[in-house]
Amino acid sequence: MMTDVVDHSGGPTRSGAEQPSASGSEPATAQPAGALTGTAEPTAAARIVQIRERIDEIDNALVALWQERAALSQEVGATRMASGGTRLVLSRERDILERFRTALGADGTQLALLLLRAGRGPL
Ligand SMILES: C=C(O[C@@H]1C=C(C(=O)O)C=C[C@H]1O)C(=O)O
Repeated sequence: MMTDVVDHSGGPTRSGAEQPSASGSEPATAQPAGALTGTAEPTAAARIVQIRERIDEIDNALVALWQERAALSQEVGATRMASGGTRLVLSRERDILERFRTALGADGTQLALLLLRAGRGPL
């Protein structure tokens, strides 16, 4: 796994210095050949650009699904509490955790924990 180019900022936005210029495709500051894709070899660079387009599509879909899931989960909780029920149903959460662990292993468990947290908000 490549670990040499990682943004650790964790925030929802990037700093202005990393943004493309207003003109569009040119970076704000001069970059050495291969800096954007990580290689100066043109065929590899073109393929990386192509793959990144799909990665960006997938990431956008993941964000949208994440937000939809959180909203639905919050609606279930509100509906249940308004009817005198519990905020959480731990047996259901265990089933979800197990489904993700079966599909993705230990990372699946962590992902499911984050999904469940996004849906319930702060306890
Ligand atoms: C959404 C629900 O409510 C809570 C949130 C869950 C979730 O985000 O998947 C699962 C179980 C409940 O603790 C539900 O019961 O389905």
